[in-house]
Amino acid sequence: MSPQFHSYPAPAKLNLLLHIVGKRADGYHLLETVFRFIDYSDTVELAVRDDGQIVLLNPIDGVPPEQDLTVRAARLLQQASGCSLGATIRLTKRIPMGGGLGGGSSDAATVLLALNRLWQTNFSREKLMELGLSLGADLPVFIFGKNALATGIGEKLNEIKLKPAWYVVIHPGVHVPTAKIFQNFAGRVLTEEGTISIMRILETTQQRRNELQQVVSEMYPAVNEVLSELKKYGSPLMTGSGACVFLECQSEEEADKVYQAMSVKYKGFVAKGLNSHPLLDIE
Ligand SMILES: C[C@](O)(CO)[C@H](O)COP(=O)(O)OP(=O)(O)OC[C@H]1O[C@@H](n2ccc(N)nc2=O)[C@H](O)[C@@H]1O
Ligand SMILES: Nc1ncnc2c1ncn2[C@@H]1O[C@H](COP(=O)(O)OP(=O)(O)OP(=O)(O)O)[C@@H](O)[C@H]1O
Repeated sequence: MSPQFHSYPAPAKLNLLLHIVGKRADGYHLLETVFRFIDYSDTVELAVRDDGQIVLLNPIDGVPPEQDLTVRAARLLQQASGCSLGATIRLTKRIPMGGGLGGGSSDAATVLLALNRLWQTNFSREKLMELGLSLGADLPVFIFGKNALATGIGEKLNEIKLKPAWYVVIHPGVHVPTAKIFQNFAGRVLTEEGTISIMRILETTQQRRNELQQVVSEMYPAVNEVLSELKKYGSPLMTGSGACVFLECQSEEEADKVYQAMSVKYKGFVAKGLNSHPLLDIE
């Protein structure tokens, strides 16, 4: 009998702003950032196996299956729960890798949420977030499931309500490794703004900053070029540690228009800002 696959979305995120507010003894940077989910997603299909194996049917070019975040997430849940079941994973990638859109983290979070149900391991969301954090700083928010103001290394999360918006997202065609950017960050460490001040900054796009943008722009001129092009239409920002750059628009029509002009030269997409993660209600 062929295995029964269940299909789950793994949406991308944008960092609507990103401030560096400190550094931990282990080298990780303390941040203040606003995460927003967008309706642009990978798809993760999962089938339960009785033999305990974790099998990725279609490994990503250049990523050995053992290092794929979906496989690592499944194994982590298996180890933490003592579950004897396994899983077959089929991954459909759409979110560009190394784009600052959190694709790998989102895939892994979806695996944790979905297998927790399929295997009936019944861990709480908080426990899954804790497990997820050991795989990457970007993972917890995808399990938290709500747009959030994040502090710590990105794991201390508070829900934040955001206005409807559409985003033109452009990929400058370079792959930016997160670790390299943090290593080269030499900017001034800022003081946390706090929720009220962040809400005020979010009112318009002009005051938002990504403190990693300067170092990425210097190391990857292609990112700087896209930022300059998008500045013709408003106040663009880089997401996460790059490479993608986005422009927030108030209507889909406006976003489509900007994207049409940009797409003559660049690859990208238009996405709607979500109010929450599509798996927020998974039990
Ligand atoms: C830049 C963001 O995308 C913003 O959302 C995230 O902070 C990055 O999260 P991520 O891709 O899950 O990153 P991780 O896989 O945890 O870390 C990759 C590397 O980036 C550096 N890193 C990451 C996150 C952080 N808050 N401080 C850091 O200094 C560390 O050197 C780490 O070894
Ligand atoms: N399932 C996966 N999808 C994407 N990348 C993966 C996956 N598993 C492992 N990786 C590795 O993780 C790296 C970062 O991928 P990812 O798409 O999460 O980066 P990103 O968009 O810059 O994320 P972030 O915003 O979290 O820094 C890839 O270059 C790849 O080597």
